Amino acid sequence: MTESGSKLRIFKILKIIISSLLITVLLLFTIAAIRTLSLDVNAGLQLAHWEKTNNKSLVIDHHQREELLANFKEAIRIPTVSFSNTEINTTALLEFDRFLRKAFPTVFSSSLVHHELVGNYSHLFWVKGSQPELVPYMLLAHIDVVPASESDGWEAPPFSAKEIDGFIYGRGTIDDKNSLMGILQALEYLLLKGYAPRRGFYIGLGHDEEINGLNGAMNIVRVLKQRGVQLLFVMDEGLTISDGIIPGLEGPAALIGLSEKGQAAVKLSVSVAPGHASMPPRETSIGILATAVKRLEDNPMPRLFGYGPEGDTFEHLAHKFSFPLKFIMSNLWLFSPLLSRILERKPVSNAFVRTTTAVTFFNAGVKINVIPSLAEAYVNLRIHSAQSVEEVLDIIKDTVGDQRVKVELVYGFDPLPISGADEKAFGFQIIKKTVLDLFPTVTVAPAICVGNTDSRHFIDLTKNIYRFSPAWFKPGDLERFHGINERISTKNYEEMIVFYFNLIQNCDIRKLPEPHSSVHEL
Ligand SMILES: CCCCCCCC/C=C\CCCCCCCC(=O)N[C@@H](Cc1ccc(O)cc1)C(=O)O
Ligand SMILES: [Zn+2]
Ligand SMILES: [Zn+2]
Repeated sequence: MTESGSKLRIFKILKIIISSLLITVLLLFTIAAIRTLSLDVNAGLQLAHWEKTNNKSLVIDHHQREELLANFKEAIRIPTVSFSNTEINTTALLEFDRFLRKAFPTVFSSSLVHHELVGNYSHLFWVKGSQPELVPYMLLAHIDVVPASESDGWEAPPFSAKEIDGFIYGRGTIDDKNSLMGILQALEYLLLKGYAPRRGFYIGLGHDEEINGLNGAMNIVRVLKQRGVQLLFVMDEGLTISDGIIPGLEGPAALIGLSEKGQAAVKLSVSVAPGHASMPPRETSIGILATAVKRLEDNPMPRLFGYGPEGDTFEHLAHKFSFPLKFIMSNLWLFSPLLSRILERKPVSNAFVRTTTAVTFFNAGVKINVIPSLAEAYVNLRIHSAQSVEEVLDIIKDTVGDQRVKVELVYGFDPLPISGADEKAFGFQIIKKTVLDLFPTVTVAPAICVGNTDSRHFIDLTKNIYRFSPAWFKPGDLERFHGINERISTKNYEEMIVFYFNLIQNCDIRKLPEPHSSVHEL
């Protein structure tokens, strides 16, 4: 073949390759565009087709408003702090017990309600249903709060429940006395209105959630197991209604946690011979450990976006983003790697992308002129749904890559199972309907809860655990969670009561309506 003939041949091959590439790209974008326009994750059950069970309605009058706010403020003023794994405020927990009995006299005296103390300070209520064949469900909340100190910069003392511009300030106003008081206040009003549920339900109030729930939630589970109880679903604290928190999302979104990340506490330690600071070795225990910690911070865990429930979250929210995010989120099959890189830029969304690594303790040194023999650090890992404690531990050992650094697992548990969110998932659909009835402009989406809750102890009692409370989180509110100036608006607290009031009645339906695949209503 002549030189010009072979050039022509190469040119023809290149032309075929380029046009095939162009056709492939065009095809991919056509598929992506069709999916953007047609993705309908909100197809489901029509609100209008639900069996009507919410016969009682709650319109809060002036007197009730005064009373419910006074109750809530009194709850906030009782400092039920869990200080550490071994230090809880038992005096405050006993006071809280007395307070509940005074604030909710009908709940504590109704023949429909059986109440008992569990683990000395936790509360278990059983509200009897008129139709015992209907499987019961359970609402959870916790009594304890994390410590708070006014000197950190609170606008009002953290246990004052002071009202400023329509907000009640105080530790527990969003974590988690709002849910606790909201549930009991709703039940008090329902019972006062003569309501008797068809479907029985439990209410569990743990007293030590902030220190892992070992004596509260775990004992409640033990009691229920002994009684052979199985639950239709469990609803606990967790995700909320986010408004203006997810960048680019138009309007508020109620995220319902279908699962929660796993957790591990890992201890890193370095031991060397102690010595005189005037003749230091080239590397000290502190230096070796600091390098290990730096390696962990410089090498985040792998991106796993799309391998857990977080992919579904963005598919559900896609239609509320504008172009190009709408296009990207509707086509995670193509754009997951790109979206991961966008999300990982901010701590709040990075938590959805991977297992996170937080160094929370670093201890070493005894005296200014002594080379310390021991340096230790603790790392708190929040494990993505697609990983396990074991896998994460192996990655840590590889990343540290230094035999002198001892890596030990202090405690750990794998990510929690993923509850259903389809049209047959009773708990999910009940929560969704209750949200949409009360807040019609909200988009409801399944999600993963990045923190842990008492509900994780309930996995042997049900496959369906949802982490959600109808608290509204606006920009700046995430920082209030375990932070300073924790607060809730009086309006939102009232909405929470109405939400639980309606949810309890919605649970009385015998079964969910038949799905109607092309309807957008629910
Ligand atoms: C794409 C961006 C979406 C942004 C939306 C984010 C909304 C986030 C809303 C709420 C935050 C989630 C908080 C979940 C509840 C966590 C409760 C909690 O703090 N639990 C403790 C439990 C614990 C664990 C270990 C211990 O030794 C003690 C307590 C926790 O640390 O997880
Ligand atoms: Zn909490
Ligand atoms: Zn908390």
